[in-house]
Amino acid sequence: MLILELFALILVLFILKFYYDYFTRSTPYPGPLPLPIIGNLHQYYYHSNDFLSWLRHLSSKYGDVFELYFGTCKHLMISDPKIVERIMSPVKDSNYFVRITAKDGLDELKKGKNGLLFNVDFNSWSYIRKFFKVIMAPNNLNLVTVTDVFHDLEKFWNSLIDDYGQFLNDEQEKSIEINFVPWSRKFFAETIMYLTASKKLDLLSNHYNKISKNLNNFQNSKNEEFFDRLILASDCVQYYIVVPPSIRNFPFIKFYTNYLYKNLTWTRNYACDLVRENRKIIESIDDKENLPFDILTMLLTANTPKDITNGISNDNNNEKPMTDEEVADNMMEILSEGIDSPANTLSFIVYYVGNNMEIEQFIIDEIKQVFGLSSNFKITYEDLSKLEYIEAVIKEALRIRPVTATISRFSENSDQIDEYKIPPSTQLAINVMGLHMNPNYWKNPNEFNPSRFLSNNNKSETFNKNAFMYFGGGLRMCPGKNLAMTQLKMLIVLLYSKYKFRIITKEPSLQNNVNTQLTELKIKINRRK
Ligand code: HEM
Repeated sequence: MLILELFALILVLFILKFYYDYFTRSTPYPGPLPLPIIGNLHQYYYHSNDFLSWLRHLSSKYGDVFELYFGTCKHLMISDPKIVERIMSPVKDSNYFVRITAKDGLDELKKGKNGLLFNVDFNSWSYIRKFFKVIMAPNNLNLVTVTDVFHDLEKFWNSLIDDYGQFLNDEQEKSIEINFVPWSRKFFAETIMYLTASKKLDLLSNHYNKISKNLNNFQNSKNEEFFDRLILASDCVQYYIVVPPSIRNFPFIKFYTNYLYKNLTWTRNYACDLVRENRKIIESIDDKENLPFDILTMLLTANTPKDITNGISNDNNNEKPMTDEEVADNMMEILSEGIDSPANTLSFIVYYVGNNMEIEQFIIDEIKQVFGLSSNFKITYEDLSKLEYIEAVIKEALRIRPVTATISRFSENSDQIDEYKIPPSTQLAINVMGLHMNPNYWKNPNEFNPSRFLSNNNKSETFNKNAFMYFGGGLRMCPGKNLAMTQLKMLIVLLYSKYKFRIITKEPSLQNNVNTQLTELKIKINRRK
């Protein structure tokens, strides 16, 4: 009994202390009242676990700057372009360089000084960014890879149409129903793996064998498993960031923690095997001119006599080559970032364009105007730069369905931005959804209207660039932007010049509703004459 009373007393004191700290906090901003330990997360569940609509609701209730507690961690949610401009200012000594400081979790996963996404160390981060600069330069991107992978896709789709397609009503061409999402993911996985490690994975042919019931040829390969596990590996990092060690290691929860951690170790081992394989290939080639020009070879040869990076230097004066584990972690990050964001964006483009015949016709007209009537054209960079309407379609898809609902930054020191005071050591989250869907910055924000991005068009609008965060901004803006835009433009041209799409899915379903990751998009495809 006494123990119970003692426990109740400690609980009451804990709650009193929590609310005392809360009500006497410096620089308070509006926001929903948090509960001890779980913060505002319970309200997310009341909002049917729909993060995007929850954010929209909170923005309209509390305005452009409000507080939200994810567990015990307070986030300042920002959707005022003035503040966004300061946070995203691309200066070297930016107060907002760090994205997230979940030190314990990131250190445990050895992420805090590795890769880009969660790197908190400016020097090692800027060293890795230099590799991206080289590999993403337009003349270093291999457009042939994208067309080659597309030709595989075309082969499998045509074979599905020929073997399993049906004539509909009075149509002259057979059509077939597919779920576009896995095709899109496998397409980008195959392309990014080729650009990263000059390696073919046969993910498209495997998927074809699986759905065409050609099960003799279907093998659940290790490559396939790697890409499935890669999604879980990203979830593991997010989990270590959000969930404090005391909860992660709590008896029952520890099972789940171990499950995620083991998965991360599996993907790391797969990536390390690939790294060792490539190290051997590099050792066997004497002349560095004959080495493959891909990201993995660059990472492996930097600071060695076979350097193909033209001497990318590390500002730490640490001229050592990277270890296998470092190279593997960098590679895993590129692979996971290079798949889901472009794959989801493409799926949303197909969805929105498929629901608006006028937009589809504008796309077809632009393809004909730039490439002519033949369907066997070669795509060049110069052609891609002429695709103004298609570029506007991609931008509009990313405005209405950004790949991330929030973008994180951490303020090292305090700051004053007009009337807003930003306290030191504060976790900030740019509310991308709040910016992209705000009627103060966009005309009819719920409408999918690519024309708003066209210059010299009576429907175009002048928009505040800080209200449009499609690839983020500032120092940490997405380094894959050029690759992603190039791939997406090429794919839109290739897909719409060869196929017609009819959308079956009424409203695309989203995974977890935390980000805009699609799970299913059913469509009917048939060849375009
Ligand atoms: C449609 C495609 C893509 C979209 C919309 C997208 C969007 C974004 C966004 C919003 C960020 C956060 C930027 C910030 O914090 O300011 C980001 C970061 C990042 N993206 Fe992308 N991305 C795409 C494709 C890619 C690709 C293809 C790659 C790699 C090949 C890539 C690699 C990365 C990396 C490494 C970061 C972290 C950068 C850093 O912290 O310095 N992304 N991306």
